Amino acid sequence: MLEKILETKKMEIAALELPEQVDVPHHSLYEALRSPNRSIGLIAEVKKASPSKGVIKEQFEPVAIAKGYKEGGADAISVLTDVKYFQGHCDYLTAIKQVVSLPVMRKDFIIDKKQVDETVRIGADAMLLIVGTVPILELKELYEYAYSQGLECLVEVHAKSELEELLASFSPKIIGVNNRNLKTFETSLTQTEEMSDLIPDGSLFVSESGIHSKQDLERVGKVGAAGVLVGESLMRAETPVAGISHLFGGETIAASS
Ligand SMILES: O=P(O)(O)OC[C@@H](O)[C@@H](O)c1c[nH]c2ccccc12
Repeated sequence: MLEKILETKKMEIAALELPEQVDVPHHSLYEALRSPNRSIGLIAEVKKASPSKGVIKEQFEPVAIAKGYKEGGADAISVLTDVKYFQGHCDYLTAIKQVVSLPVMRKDFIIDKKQVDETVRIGADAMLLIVGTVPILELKELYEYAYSQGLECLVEVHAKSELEELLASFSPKIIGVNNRNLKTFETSLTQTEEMSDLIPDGSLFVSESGIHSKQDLERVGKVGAAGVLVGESLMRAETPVAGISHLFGGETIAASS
């Protein structure tokens, strides 16, 4: 699956025309995760569909969902911008940035500098980089280029071997462990548990995918996760506010921003 997605990306990049720069206020993902509203930071994802689940939300209104996430006390928002496999769009991210004052991360398959430029122009605060999509030295270059342009990165790994390869090259400020096995699409929080010891003290640690309940939050929090990235379970809730409230088992917000 990943190979197929990357093939599509390469074609898209070849045809990519950079949009106009949008002017929006910026917010730091790193700082938001360092002082979360509740016991653990929440990056709430705006996600219509995925290759493994098909369409998750038929009536999909990205801006309304993001506003609901803010109202529910999310610390940051992730927006899928891949069109073909996740039914996302860069325009969704820009529209959200224009009205919701939270850090917003672009969730896509970023493998080329041109896409970093695009990410800056659409107004994102942060973007995802995935270990294994490009050689590690290229990933490091994309990371450094992004930070030089004022964009933060969440660097994602799927396996211990990838984390070791990453850390041998550089230590990102924010590291994400994806609990989803890319071959079987199954999620298991033992991924987060087994890799937590390897995360350097200076990096913020985010557990991604397959998180549905307060018990899940406690499990990953116990091994040092500063934040979680949650999509499907929030998208399937009656409303974004109800989804977040269920996820945190009714835990109230300590400080509102
Ligand atoms: O819907 P979930 O299981 O809560 O997962 C969210 C997020 O982690 C997932 O969408 C994701 C993690 N890494 C990715 C890379 C590309 C596309 C999507 C993803």
